[in-house]
Amino acid sequence: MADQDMSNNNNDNLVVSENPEHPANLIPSLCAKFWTLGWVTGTGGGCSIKEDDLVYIAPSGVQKELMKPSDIYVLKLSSQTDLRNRSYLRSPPCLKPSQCTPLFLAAFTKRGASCCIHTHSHWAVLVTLILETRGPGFDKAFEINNIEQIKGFGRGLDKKGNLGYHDMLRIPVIENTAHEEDLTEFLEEAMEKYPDAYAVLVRRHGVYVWGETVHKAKTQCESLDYLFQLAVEMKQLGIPWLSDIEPTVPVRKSQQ
Ligand SMILES: CSCCC(=O)C(=O)COP(=O)(O)O
Ligand SMILES: [Zn+2]
Repeated sequence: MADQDMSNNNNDNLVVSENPEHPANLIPSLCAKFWTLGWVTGTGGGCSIKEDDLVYIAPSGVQKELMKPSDIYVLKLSSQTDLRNRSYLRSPPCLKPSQCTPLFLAAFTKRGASCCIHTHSHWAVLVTLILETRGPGFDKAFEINNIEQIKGFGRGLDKKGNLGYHDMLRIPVIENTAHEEDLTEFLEEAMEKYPDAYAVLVRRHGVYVWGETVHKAKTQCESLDYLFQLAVEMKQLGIPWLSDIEPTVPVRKSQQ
């Protein structure tokens, strides 16, 4: 009971705020926008936000674009003794927490993220299918360079600034599993192997994208979806999306 507000033992106050930036308001409003992009249709995909020590999570199997603040779960990160057996400060009645919860928590605990977005975007799925045709050894990461939108990504955990035009953006790909939760160990492995990546693709499923702030998670997710679409359309046009263009003039830091 130490963590609970005694006036309401379900801590409903944690999801009531007039502030549109409050995570309990922001998760439904972001998901409503993501639905219009085809990122969270048919109940798939979602979004979670960490503010200080509190993590706000959507329910499982609901129409994500129709969620209300009162549908949101809240857990206190520092009170969890076992992240696989989580206890919630607030649980909405008759719902279950998102199956993506352990994956969102991995972004918060292993990457210091404050927001993690999971989409089932067609472009993300198509990129993993195109990579699959390249066969074992060549299908484990999406790589793209020399496209302006790459500048939308941070350089990585604890690194200052964003990628430059000539940098390579690398997004690891993990194989899908029958149950979303079982992806967690593979997502964590990919995070270790690609410490600077802000996203992990899941073959034939979608993508997880995170950021140090909600703004960064959202803009990185948008930049990535743009690049996935571009890569698929380049492939359709017979243009390789990896360019071996070398800078024709020396590149100064300020030009990148
Ligand atoms: C048709 S969605 C299947 C589950 C899934 O991949 C997903 O992202 C949604 O999980 P949730 O538990 O948040 O509904
Ligand atoms: Zn999913």
